[in-house]
Amino acid sequence: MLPQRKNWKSMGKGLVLGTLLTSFMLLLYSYAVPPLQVSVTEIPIPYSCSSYRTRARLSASGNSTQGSPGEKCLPRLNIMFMKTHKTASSTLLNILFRFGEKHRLKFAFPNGRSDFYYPSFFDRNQVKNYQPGVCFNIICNHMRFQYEEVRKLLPADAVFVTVLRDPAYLFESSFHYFGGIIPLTWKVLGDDKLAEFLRDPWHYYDPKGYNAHYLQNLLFFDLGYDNNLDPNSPLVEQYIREIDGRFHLVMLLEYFDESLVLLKDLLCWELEDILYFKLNARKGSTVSRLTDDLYQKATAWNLLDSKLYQHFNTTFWRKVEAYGTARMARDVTRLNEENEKMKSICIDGGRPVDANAIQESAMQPWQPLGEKSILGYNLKKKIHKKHRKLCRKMLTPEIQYLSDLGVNLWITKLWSWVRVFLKW
Ligand SMILES: Nc1ncnc2c1ncn2[C@@H]1O[C@H](COP(=O)(O)OS(=O)(=O)O)[C@@H](OP(=O)(O)O)[C@H]1O
Repeated sequence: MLPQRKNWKSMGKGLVLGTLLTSFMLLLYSYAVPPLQVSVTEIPIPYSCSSYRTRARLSASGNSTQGSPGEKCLPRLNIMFMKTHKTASSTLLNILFRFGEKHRLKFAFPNGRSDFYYPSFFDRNQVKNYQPGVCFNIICNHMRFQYEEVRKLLPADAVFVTVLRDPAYLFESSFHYFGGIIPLTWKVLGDDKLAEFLRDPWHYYDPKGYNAHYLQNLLFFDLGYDNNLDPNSPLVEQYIREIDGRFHLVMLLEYFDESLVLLKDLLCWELEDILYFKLNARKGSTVSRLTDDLYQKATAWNLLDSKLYQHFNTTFWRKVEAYGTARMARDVTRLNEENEKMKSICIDGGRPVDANAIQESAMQPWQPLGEKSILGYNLKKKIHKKHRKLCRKMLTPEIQYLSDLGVNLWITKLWSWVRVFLKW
């Protein structure tokens, strides 16, 4: 090769590497530094920017909104969805995105990435185009909850909802999904890292470790509390009561369909609004089986979350009772039937597939670091015109859907590019 061509080639390589390095440093910087705090004078809670007014009939305890039988209610359009981790929250997000689009609602989105600078606390200045007094209808991206900040962003009649999961299974899911970004787990040895960690968690765990919150009481952490609190502290009960007072509905992954029926009732939605396909599921081979012993250990290790879950399991079934057990069973069956219909209309092969078998990049779900364990879908080749759009939306993963909604995701995209480059 001519020496001049060689020079050009190595200069090119240097340029690419330099750009990569600079971008990577920028990325690290943006993750490390909290966003600029714009000092704003205190503002009143904004008015609703809904296209039409909703009736404020929601009681603080979040009981059914449907009023007396036969009475027609109007859909609630102002919603705070606290997106907890590994709780089927991406499936719920897809439902909210579709509802927001249908009613042309205004989402409070993050800027540059898909979350609100998690694990930092939420601050309303993190919202794209936030100005004091500007109205938003829905906020639903991952955040560490900070009630006062969210409260100042949404109209007074906003409905607050979230979702929980049995903490033992949530821990198993989080341990797998976030393992690559939790250095504390890298030194866990053996074929069954989860079992080894649970054998003696304090041997591996350090509350000050980077991303340690993914390893213990993640729900408590996401909801804005100290996940390392002493489980016997009276504060635990106080915080649980606080959550109960703030959220109108706390859904449970284990009773997902029942949760959606309650959500539909609370928000006065249509059945079509809660249709869904399960998103962000893992392939079976990567799910660690929780024996009775491991289940007990994982529950004890996540005792704050276990107390939280127990409390909201009780309130959940009270809500189901108030809704009517037979009515609930009927509605869940209908929802199942409609979901099955949509499956046969939209999904190629009728089931999720391994990431390698997904044909369209627009359908590729985000994967954990160093793994391709999250399943996705292929759209059917031939879908009737009247279903085509809905099918695509129902199957679109979170990141791509955010892009479709116009969210600027440069940090997320840069990160994904670095991962492709490093084959990570
Ligand atoms: N509809 C429905 N019913 C039951 N379970 C469901 C549903 N949708 C998603 N999932 C399970 O939820 C887990 C993913 O949760 P998230 O979407 O919240 O994850 S993330 O935090 O946004 O990454 C993930 O759990 P694991 O597979 O155990 O990791 C999904 O399988």
